[in-house]
Amino acid sequence: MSSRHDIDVRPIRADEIPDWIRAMNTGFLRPPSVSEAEIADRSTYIVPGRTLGAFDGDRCVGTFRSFAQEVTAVGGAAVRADAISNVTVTSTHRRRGVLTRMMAQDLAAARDRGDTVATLIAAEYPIYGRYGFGAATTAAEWTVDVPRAGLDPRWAGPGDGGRVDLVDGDEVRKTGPGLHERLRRSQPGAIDRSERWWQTATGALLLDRAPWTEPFHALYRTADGEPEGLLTYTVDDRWGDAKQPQQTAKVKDLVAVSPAAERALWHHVCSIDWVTAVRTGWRAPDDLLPHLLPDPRAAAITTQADWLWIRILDVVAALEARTYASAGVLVLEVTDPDGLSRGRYRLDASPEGASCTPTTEEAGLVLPVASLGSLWLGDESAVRLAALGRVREVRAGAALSADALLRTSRRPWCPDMF
Ligand SMILES: CC(=O)SCCNC(=O)CCNC(=O)[C@H](O)C(C)(C)COP(=O)(O)OP(=O)(O)OC[C@H]1O[C@@H](n2cnc3c(N)ncnc32)[C@H](O)[C@@H]1OP(=O)(O)O
Repeated sequence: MSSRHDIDVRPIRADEIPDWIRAMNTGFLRPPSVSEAEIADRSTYIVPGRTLGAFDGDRCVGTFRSFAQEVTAVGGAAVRADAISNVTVTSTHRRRGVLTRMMAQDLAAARDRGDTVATLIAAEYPIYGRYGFGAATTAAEWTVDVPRAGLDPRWAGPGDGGRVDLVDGDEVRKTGPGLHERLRRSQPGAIDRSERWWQTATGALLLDRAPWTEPFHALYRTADGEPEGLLTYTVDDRWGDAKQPQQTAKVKDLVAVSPAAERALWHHVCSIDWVTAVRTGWRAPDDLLPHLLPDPRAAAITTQADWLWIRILDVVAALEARTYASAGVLVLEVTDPDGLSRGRYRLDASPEGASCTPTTEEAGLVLPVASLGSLWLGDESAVRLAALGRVREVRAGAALSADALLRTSRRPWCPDMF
């Protein structure tokens, strides 16, 4: 058996991309074979300097990739993030510290580059807390029992002068990116989407690992013709034994920049003849959908789990990037196993702006950087984390004061997987 010291962790060379993909497929328990099409596709977007491989001799046994991303802070600022993906260690080389070495290299480089946070979506909950990541957003999925929802069967489109039209992939590639940009600028937790995202979502780029089924795209326009929402869904083909339709519509994406668009598009997908169930796809946990139905209990939660994880790399930049609805002072002692963000910081915040500076004042709260990651987008509560032992209150009432400053009225949401 090779020891951990025989394993070389380093950025891959361009000619190592096929071996690296093979190792990644192996780690994700997919057929390991690599097609020319996959090599060509991945070569267009993986950044060799930020794509790490772990090598045992010539064999790639670990994969790790990061790329530049923007994540929206509370208040709408786009924050520089180090997005991490494609993390695997081949089963023959597990638990020898290979992931720990790849993560340490990448986070140190991100900190040196000046990234404010690192982000990822965790395959399993227990993996990333040890590296300073905290679960920062939740994804929820509902299944709507359409006949029970109580919607008017005579619904013939939005009654607000706007309209819903089915459009093709060309139109989606024209209109979708602008709509998504508007959404993500106002949605804490949202991330930027690449042009490739829109190509794969519309079949303009076909990947041999993901068989293509053309979905339906419904576009909402206001009475003035302004696009404000786009819904993409597929429908299965199921009939009951008594010849009754039992089709399920599965929402793949819903981008709405106004409540009117959100209302109209949910109403549209819940009012398609033959469709008796709607699966919403991963939505914000406080999505309006259940309460747009006359009977909200017709929408049952089928998935609810942590989604975007945040690792704060620069406490000052992260806390100054977001806005605050009230005024207050918070002194935080941040502990960090990797030392990247360790320190004591004073946050002076108000609706007019915020400043955060290193300080020697006594801290009100002591917390690991992972807990700060969970609090940063406004979703988690310091009072709850104190009860769980993940935040320590030095000054009585400090957790409550932190909640008054940090929490938000709508919950953060990351619509995308990466
Ligand atoms: C952002 C993404 O890409 S998510 C995808 C993550 N990848 C996967 O889930 C694919 C299948 N799993 C794997 O490839 C590997 O098991 C990995 C990448 C999760 C872990 O790689 P390893 O090299 O085994 O991790 P490493 O040896 O560095 O472990 C470090 C510590 O984390 C712990 N750990 C690692 N993985 C897990 C896990 N899945 N569950 C619980 N603890 C874990 C180890 O026990 C170890 O703990 P210790 O420091 O107390 O001894």
